[in-house]
Amino acid sequence: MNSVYIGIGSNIGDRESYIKTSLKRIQEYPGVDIADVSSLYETAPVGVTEQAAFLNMVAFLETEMNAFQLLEILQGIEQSLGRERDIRWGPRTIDLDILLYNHENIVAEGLVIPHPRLLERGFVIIPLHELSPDATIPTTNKRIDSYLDHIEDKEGVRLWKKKSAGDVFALFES
Ligand SMILES: Nc1ncnc2c1ncn2[C@@H]1O[C@H](COP(=O)(O)OP(=O)(O)OP(=O)(O)O)[C@@H](O)[C@H]1O
Ligand SMILES: Nc1nc2c(c(=O)[nH]1)N=C(CO)CN2
Repeated sequence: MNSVYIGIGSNIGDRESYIKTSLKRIQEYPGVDIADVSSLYETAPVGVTEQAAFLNMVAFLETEMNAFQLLEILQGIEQSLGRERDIRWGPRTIDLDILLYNHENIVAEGLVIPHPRLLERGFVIIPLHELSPDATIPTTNKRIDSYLDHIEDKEGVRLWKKKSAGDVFALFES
């Protein structure tokens, strides 16, 4: 079984509903289990700053899929939720990125893991640290908490909905 962290983001329409639906679609796949999720955070846009605020979270998956199969599934779910790829770093109904896959380094056409911009993004590091403070980054062998002090967009990341006890989807019930 493989341990995977994915980053989820949305800044168009009913952001929470897009995120919930994407998690449901992931869970529906045989061979993929959502084992845990972070809280939801509202985050100021990074990169292209003239766009609406995002909701971001991180989910921990256990899966039999290899990283390429998983990417294909995630891209299919992005498309099914109306994701259009026109502006890099621009607005999107749903963005699903593979952050970490086991402790592997993968550099291939169309897939780089750890995600290349993971370490500089507060909207990723903060929820990832909440979910797994002991995680280490394979490329540097450093713990995730050592990156917390160095992120520039920290002020732009605020708790939106705290993770609740109970199952993954309990977060969306309140
Ligand atoms: N770890 C990864 N997870 C998801 N996609 C990846 C990864 N590594 C490379 N990619 C590739 O990145 C391409 C662009 O992805 P996407 O459109 O989501 O980029 P973006 O969200 O605009 O920017 P960013 O990559 O900075 O988050 C995808 O087609 C995919 O093949
Ligand atoms: N706050 C925030 N900013 C972003 C995000 C995101 O998910 N959250 N995703 C981007 C493209 O990957 C670009 N900028």
